[in-house]
Order: sequence, then structure tokens, then C-alpha cells
Amino acid sequence: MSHSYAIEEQVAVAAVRRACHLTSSVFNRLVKNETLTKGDKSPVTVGDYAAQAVISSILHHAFPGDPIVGEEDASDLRAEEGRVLKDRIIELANEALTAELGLGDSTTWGIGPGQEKSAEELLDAIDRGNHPGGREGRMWTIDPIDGTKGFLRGEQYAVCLSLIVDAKVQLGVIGCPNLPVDPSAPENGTGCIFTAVRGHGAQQLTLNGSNPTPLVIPQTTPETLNFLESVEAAHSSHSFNDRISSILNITRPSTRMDSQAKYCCLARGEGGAYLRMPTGVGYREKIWDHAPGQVLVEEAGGVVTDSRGEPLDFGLGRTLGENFGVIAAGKGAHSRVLAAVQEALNETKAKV
Ligand SMILES: Nc1ncnc2c1ncn2[C@@H]1O[C@H](COP(=O)(O)OS(=O)(=O)O)[C@@H](OP(=O)(O)O)[C@H]1O
Ligand SMILES: [Mg+2]
Ligand SMILES: [Mg+2]
Ligand SMILES: [Mg+2]
Repeated sequence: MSHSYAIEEQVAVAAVRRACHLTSSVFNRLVKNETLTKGDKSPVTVGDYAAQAVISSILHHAFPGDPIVGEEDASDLRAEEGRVLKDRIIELANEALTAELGLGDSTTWGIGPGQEKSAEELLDAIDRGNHPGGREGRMWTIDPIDGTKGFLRGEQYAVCLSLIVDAKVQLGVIGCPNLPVDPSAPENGTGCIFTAVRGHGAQQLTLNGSNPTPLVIPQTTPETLNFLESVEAAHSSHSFNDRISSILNITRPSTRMDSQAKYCCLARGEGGAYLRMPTGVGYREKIWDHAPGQVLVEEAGGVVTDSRGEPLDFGLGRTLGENFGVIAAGKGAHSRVLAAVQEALNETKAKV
């Protein structure tokens, strides 16, 4: 790790590891009243809040001046009705911050087992994720549980962290506790961390931070390519993906998977293309849902654009602005998918 973000990468991997430890251990103990429905009708669990508290606390210790754009905020927990939930979140966050995780633990940078924190300190840590984003300076993005619906189903979800500098993603770290380490031998166990630093490649580690394996997206043909797509039809258009599959003579059915685990699978050669077209409800994509995935796929040799072929703009604030969808794929596949997407969009326009 001899690049200029070596310390950031070490801290980010350690923070994601601690958060993954928390989310996988809370899953089996989750009870009914530990999930809330947010204003936009999406779920949030004690795991999401506690994982954001853990990551934000570790970042604050190592880089106190860095702003954070985090998905969750603590306002529902500060209200009297949120007290039971809050107590549980504080307990979980402190468990994760003080746990002995072995390999990779270190007393430097505050990433090793630390001291317990007060409720106020942890709520403040969650709320430090309120930065509005923007075009200038350093900022971190945290999605403490991406794919909360997948997490609740016991399927794929991801703990996602990125460092953006002057609107460019420089570092991405994604933890996937339920993803098989070796896709060709899923029975050999799950739990991976993916990490990428701009200009320095992408790699997969085990959940304990060992066995770094470089990632390079292989070439694909219509027979070996298929789409990775969201599970929820409301999050991206399944029918549009089917149309593109038929234009490109793709014969393998799409793989549905929650979270940025889709970007991780793409980066290690599973699938071949991630296509996420808007469903037309005016939803704006959030930067924390794409920033680490973008640098990971680009560093594995792939390309990430919107449906116009433009790069995603991480300098617009907490969202990516007007939603033109996302196309991520290896280099050759990306140009074929982009051409097919534009053909399909033109057909639709011609019909109106
Ligand atoms: N309407 C709409 N359109 C597009 N995207 C939306 C929408 N609503 C929510 N979200 C965001 O989708 C994130 C999960 O995306 P996924 O690809 O994992 O979806 S799915 O779980 O596979 O269905 C999910 O991330 P998490 O909240 O972290 O789970 C949301 O940020
Ligand atoms: Mg959410
Ligand atoms: Mg998300
Ligand atoms: Mg989330």
C-alpha cells in the first residue's frame, strides 16, 4: 500500500470490518420492533444506525476534519419514542467498537479495539453524516447497510464507504458479509471486503482483511454476459433490462441481487454488466449508493456511465442529480450495452 491514500485505505478497511462484524452478529438477534420505516417508506434497522455510528466514530478519530455524507441521521432516535431503539443501537455500536477482531487490529489511527462511547457521542457520530456534499474538498460517503431489504431477507447487502476528493472518488471499500468468497465454491464460506484506490487497482480481501486478490474484469461474449440488476422492481426497470438483453442476444437470465454487491460481482467477473434504469418516479440516486462501486469497477478495468455515456457526477451534493440511470461493465461490454440502451431509448422516443 505505497500510495498517497494508504492510511485512508487502512482506516476504511478497518471501519468496514468492524461494521460488518456488527451487522452479521445483529442479524440473528434482530427482533420485530428493531426496524423503522423512514419517510420515503424504506426500512432502516438498528444495524444501519449502529454501523453508521461505528464507521463515523472511527473516521472522526483518524481524520477529524473530514466531512461525511452518510445515509442515516439520528433525529428519530433523539425523540422519546426512539429511546428503546436508541439504547439498543448504543449497545451494538459499543460492542463493535470494543471487539477484539484479531488480524488488522491496531492501536494507531483508532482502528483497534477502542473505549466505549456515550449515547450522546454516538448519536453525534451518526449526525456527522449530514454534510451536503459538493464539488470541492475531501468528503467520505457512508452507506452503513446498502440493500437493507436484502439484509432483512438474509440475502445480499453491503457496508459501503468511499472517499471523494474534489468530486472524484479516490477510494472505495465495500464489505459483503453474505457474499461467497469463491463464487465457484459457495459452500466454502461467505464474507468479502472489496477495496480500490484510484490508479492503484482493485482487490478482494477476506472479511478478516487477509488474502488480497487483484480483480480484473474478463472479456465477455453475448453467451457469457448477463445483467446484474436490483431485486426491487421499484429501484430499477426490469423490463428495460429484458429489452436490452434481447437487442444484444443475451441468453442468460439477469441475476437479481441487492446492494453494491452487484458492483463487487461485476468487478470479479460475475455477470458482466450492471444496468440500473430509472422507473420514472423522479427518484434521484444517492452518491453513497454508487461512489465506492464506481471506483471499484473502474479500477478492475471497467467503465461506469449514465445512459448518455456521461460519467456519474459526484460533485452535485448528496444526490447524482437528474436520473439518467447507471451502466457499469467491462470495457468492451460497456460500449455494446450503451449502444443498445441508446437504441432502445430512441425507439421509445419515436413511439411517443
Ligand atoms: N425508487 C428508487 N429508485 C432507485 N433506488 C432507490 C429507490 N428507493 C430507494 N432506492 C435506493 O436503492 C438502494 C438499494 O438499491 P439496490 O440495487 O440494492 O435495490 S434492491 O435492494 O436490489 O432492490 C437503497 O439503498 P439502501 O437504502 O441503502 O438499502 C436506496 O438508496
Ligand atoms: Mg436505506
Ligand atoms: Mg444504499
Ligand atoms: Mg443503506
